[in-house]
This record gives sequence, C-alpha cells and structure tokens, in this order.
Amino acid sequence: MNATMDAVANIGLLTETARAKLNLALHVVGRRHDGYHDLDTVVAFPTVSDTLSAEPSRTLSLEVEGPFAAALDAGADNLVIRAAEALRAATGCREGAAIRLVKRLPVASGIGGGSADAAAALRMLTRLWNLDLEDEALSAIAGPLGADVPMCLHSEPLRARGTGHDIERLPALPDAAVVLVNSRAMLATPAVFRTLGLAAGDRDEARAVPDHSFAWRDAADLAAWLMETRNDLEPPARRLEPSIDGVLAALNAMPGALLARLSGSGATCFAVFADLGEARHAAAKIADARPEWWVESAPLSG
Ligand SMILES: C[C@](O)(CO)[C@H](O)COP(=O)(O)OP(=O)(O)OC[C@H]1O[C@@H](n2ccc(N)nc2=O)[C@H](O)[C@@H]1O
Ligand SMILES: Nc1ncnc2c1ncn2[C@@H]1O[C@H](COP(=O)(O)OP(=O)(O)OP(=O)(O)O)[C@@H](O)[C@H]1O
Repeated sequence: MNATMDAVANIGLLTETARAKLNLALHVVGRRHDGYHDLDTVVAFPTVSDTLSAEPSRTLSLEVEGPFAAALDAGADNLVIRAAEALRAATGCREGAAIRLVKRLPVASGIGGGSADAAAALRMLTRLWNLDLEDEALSAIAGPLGADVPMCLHSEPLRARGTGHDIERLPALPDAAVVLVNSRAMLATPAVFRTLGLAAGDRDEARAVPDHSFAWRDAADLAAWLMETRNDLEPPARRLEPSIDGVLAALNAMPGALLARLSGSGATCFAVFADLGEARHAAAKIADARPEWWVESAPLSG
C-alpha cells in the first residue's frame, strides 16, 4: 500500500456501540430544591445497543435508520447532534462529521437509549477529531446533556449517586443474562418523577441502596441481593402506564426468571436469568405470545 492509500484507509469509517442502560436497582433518596431527585442506583450495560458510525465531513449531519428511526427526529434536537455541538463548543473544534445512527433501542423507554447515543457520539467524535481530552473533561461535557449521559460514557457496571453524576465503578458482574421487554409504551421521565410525589427538601439517607461488596458470586447471589432492593419509580410508572403490569407478569412467569423489575422511569422491564439459553428461550416465548411487544435477550454484561 502506498502512502496515499494508507492515509485513505486511516481516514475510514469509525463506529461506536451505544449500549442500553439497565437500572438493576434504583432508590430515590430525596428531592432537591432545584426539582431534581437524588438517586442511588446500580447500573449494568447489557449487550443490546444502538450503533453509531461517522466519517469526516465539512459539515455536521445525522441520518437515522433502524427499527425505531421513525420515533426520532434527526435534527438539532437529537442527542447525537447536541452531543457533537457540545463537544465542538467546549473544545473550539470546527470539524464536521457525517454520522449514521442505527436506532434499535426503543425511545423514551427507561433504558437510556438517547443518553447512550450521546455518550457514544462523544467517544466517537473525540477519536474522529483527534481531540486530546481527559475523562473528567469529557464527563463535564456529558453532564448537561442528561442525567444518564456520564454513566453511559463508562458503559460498564457502576453505582451512581446524586443526580447520577457521582459515579463509582463496580467489579465485573457475575455471568448472567437478561430479557428486556417493552409494550411499546413511551413514558416521559419528568412525569414519572412528578407522580412519585416527593416534596422539595424531602430526603432520607435510609432510602439508600443497602451496603454490599458489589462482588456477587453468581447470578443467584446477585438476584438475592436485588430482592432486597427496589426501583422506586416502578409504582408511579405502573400507575401512569398499566401495560407494565402485564409485561412484569409475563417475565415473572418464565422458567428461570430470578427477578423481574422496571428499568429507570420505564416502561421497559427486565428479568435476570442465570443462563443465556434460558433467557433466549423465555424471550422467544414472550415474543411468540405478544408479537407487538419489543423483546430482546442478552448477556447482562461483557
Ligand atoms: C431515571 C433515570 O434514567 C435513572 O438512571 C435518570 O435519572 C433520568 O435520566 P435522563 O433521562 O438522562 O434525565 P434528564 O434528561 O437529565 O432529566 C429529565 C427530567 O427528569 C427529572 N429528573 C431526572 C433525573 C433526576 N435525578 N431527577 C429528576 O427529577 C427532571 O424532571 C428532569 O427534567
Ligand atoms: N438519539 C436519541 N435517541 C433516543 N431519544 C432521543 C435521541 N435524541 C433525542 N431524544 C429524545 O430524548 C428523550 C429520551 O429518550 P431516551 O430514549 O433516552 O429515554 P429513556 O430511555 O426514558 O431515558 P432514561 O432511561 O435516561 O430516562 C426522548 O423524548 C427523545 O425524543
């Protein structure tokens, strides 16, 4: 390969994976005076994802395709474009990029698809534009884009506190699998927090996630600990979106399901399984019974 061909090959297409964010436990500790809620949440990133790719361009553009593309606008409001603009503003970079997003994660569904896309865009464009940024500087750009975006920059098991920005990385999770199910209901996060009904200044440290080494022996050990935890947004989400009851019932009825719960502000629910084969079998059964639902199975991490 001559020098020119080498350069062309190096310019090639960059890709990034934007994994779903799963709140295994989500405790609401209190409500702040600015209206936001302080959380204590343990988060995993199963191998279910959107995909982003980009190539150099003089302008910034976005094309969206994939099963959930129709639910999204590809304009300035898209979190991918907002992330790119925030990165340019923070660094003074004037480069462009032609970005493609394959949207496989349901929108406004509690698994942080938009946040994962924003975080993946930040990681990808940092490489494309050869920006030399410390992790802390990238987190500072991610924060204003959404409470979940700094978590999604890590995309590895973590515990997050405060509004989600106070992040502690966790040891690797045990081998386990999950089934994710959404009835295709869209739930707006602010409405779910509002329905929780906490007053500004209401705060109780006793609501935090129970102490643990966060190094579980196996899937059963993880599920036993999860039984002692909750998703505090599950009751208000169920009130706003009654189809969640049917989704949880379907997951709980599956052989091998160790625990079923809502993720984030919903409406996506998950069940934990010890074995990927069992999870795949359960997903196929649910998809067969309810073809209109979105159903996926995947390793819990890795
Ligand atoms: C429910 C979670 O997904 C759990 O991981 C997040 O806390 C929400 O993350 P997100 O969707 O990225 O949230 P943002 O877009 O920053 O906030 C949307 C709205 O949710 C409410 N909100 C969000 C986060 C938080 N800790 N307290 C809140 O009260 C606020 O009304 C806020 O205006
Ligand atoms: N690339 C994107 N993907 C998904 N949603 C996006 C995107 N860009 C902007 N949005 C908007 O962001 C909002 C939240 O979408 P998202 O799918 O992240 O919600 P969510 O899964 O409920 O998030 P969370 O779990 O963080 O509360 C939606 O109203 C959507 O219109």
